[in-house]
Amino acid sequence: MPEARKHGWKEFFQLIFKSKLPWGYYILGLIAMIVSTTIALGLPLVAQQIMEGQIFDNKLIMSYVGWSIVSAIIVSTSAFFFAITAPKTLRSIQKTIWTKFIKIPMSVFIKQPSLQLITRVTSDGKFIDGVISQFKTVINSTYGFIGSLLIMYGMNAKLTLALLPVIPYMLIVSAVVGHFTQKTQNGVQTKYSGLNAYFAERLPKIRLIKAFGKEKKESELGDQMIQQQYTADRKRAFVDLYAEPLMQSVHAIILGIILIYGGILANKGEIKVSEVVAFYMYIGFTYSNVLQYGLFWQGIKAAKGASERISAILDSKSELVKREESFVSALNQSNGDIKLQNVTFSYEDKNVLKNIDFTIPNGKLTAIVGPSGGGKTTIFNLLERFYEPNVGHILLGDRSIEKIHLNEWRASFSYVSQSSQLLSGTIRENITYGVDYDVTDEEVRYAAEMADALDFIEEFPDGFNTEVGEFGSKLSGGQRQRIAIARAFIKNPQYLLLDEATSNIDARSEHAIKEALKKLMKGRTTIVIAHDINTVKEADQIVVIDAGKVSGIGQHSELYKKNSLYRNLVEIQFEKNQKLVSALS
Ligand SMILES: Nc1ncnc2c1ncn2[C@@H]1O[C@H](COP(=O)(O)OP(=O)(O)OP(=O)(O)O)[C@@H](O)[C@H]1O
Repeated sequence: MPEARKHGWKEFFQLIFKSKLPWGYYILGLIAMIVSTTIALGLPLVAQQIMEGQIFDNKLIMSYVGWSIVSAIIVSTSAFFFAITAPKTLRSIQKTIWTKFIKIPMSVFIKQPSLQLITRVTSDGKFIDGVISQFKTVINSTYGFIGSLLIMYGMNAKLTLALLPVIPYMLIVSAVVGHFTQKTQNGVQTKYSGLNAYFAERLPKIRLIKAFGKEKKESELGDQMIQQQYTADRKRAFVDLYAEPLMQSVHAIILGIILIYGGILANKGEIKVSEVVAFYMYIGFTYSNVLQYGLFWQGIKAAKGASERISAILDSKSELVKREESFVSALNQSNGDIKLQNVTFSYEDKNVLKNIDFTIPNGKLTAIVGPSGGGKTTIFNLLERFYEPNVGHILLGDRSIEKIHLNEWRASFSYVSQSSQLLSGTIRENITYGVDYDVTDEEVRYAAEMADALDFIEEFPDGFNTEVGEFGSKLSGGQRQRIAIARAFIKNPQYLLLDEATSNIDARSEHAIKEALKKLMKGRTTIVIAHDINTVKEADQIVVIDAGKVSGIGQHSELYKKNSLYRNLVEIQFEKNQKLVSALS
């Protein structure tokens, strides 16, 4: 993902315009707010007349009560519009970010930890929403404040001018409070995110912690992080503690000036007492909002940072799904073979594959073998087009696969491994995940039966409606793999990618899975990262990958004779696995 850049306001406004905010509601709310403030600006004048002895003037009192009620109704109307605006704004920003996330290529995605990406949608989205929401308060407060000053100036210029020096003091207090509030709030936010990330990583790995007896160590680490969060929270609370008297000092100064200087002017007959009271009402009505300006400014700065981070995501390239050719037409014009032609690939700056050249024959079984870290899974990643080669091409017939519709291409592949991913939801939802037609119950049942999953599914009281838990955690490794095989049966792909590692599975399950996979492989082009000597022996072609290069291609007997690395693998790795499985069964 591109780094968040410091471009000033451009990203902030771009994001607001891209996000299709509910401007209609926002403007209606703002108009209602301004109208109610206008009415409120008139009320101290009516109150003043009442204080001037017109206490029994029913018309005046009715007018005061009436306008107060009208103002309250308009305030509620404005609150209603804003109550709709705020969640709609957040929804719109979050949808914009999420829609983009889904389209970002893997190569860009893997550069940031997923927790940071989550923050983009959740907290960063909220920053923008918060500022848009505060913006209306600032417009309204500024209007109310200037309106009050003008009315007060009309009533008594001297007293108004005497109050003016308080304004810079108010703004300084506002800036100081805003600065420290935001600073400590950022501290709280950082510690909170750290704590969140710590728990999110550690809790799903509780098994590992217990297995290594690390409960005490982890408990201490967690305690330290909780302590840091407490310290940050305490600092934040102390800022409030000091901010309150500072804000009160503004009030005290204003009150002092109005009472003392207003009193002097009243004694001289230059102002009526009722006007002094009206002054106090005006200032009381606006000063507290003006004190929030500093906080608002800090909020804007935070939102600007958030919008720069969000824009870095929105500006990154999306995967181009539609390409020149459909998969079916490309397949029809080829013999179905996939050819890796001089493929070189690196993850960022780590060179992983170097000048890879081999063909995956249609309808045949190709086994990929080689030492750990050699690049076998990376070849799968390139075949599924999660990444593109830096040099060279992957071809279907004579067409570069980059020219083929991306989703159609991926739909023609199924990947099955022991760590096949399941999502929370029911078994049925997981089996049918990835097909975009209405699958019948019979089809789901048939797929489960072919995957040798029907028996265990039917043993669950809820059968196909059983919840699999987070990432399928309520199922065993073997059960998860069989669900993934059933999913592949439903998808009915042209090409099958298998990762055969079966380390955690008992011999009976392994046998069942092998049988299910055999059925799935029948008549399909299969590429398997092989860990079983039998698979390797049965393969039509074996590709030996060593440190990102093709070290040999052929069938078992010829490779065994010619390729020392392959011979070593067979003798050390495959046969050891075989003995282990036999011993366990
Ligand atoms: N997302 C990634 N970012 C950076 N480097 C990666 C990434 N994925 C894999 N690698 C590196 O690429 C190299 C090849 O990894 P790959 O997973 O393809 O190997 P492999 O042959 O499948 O290994 P194994 O048999 O252990 O699964 C490794 O050195 C690995 O560290």
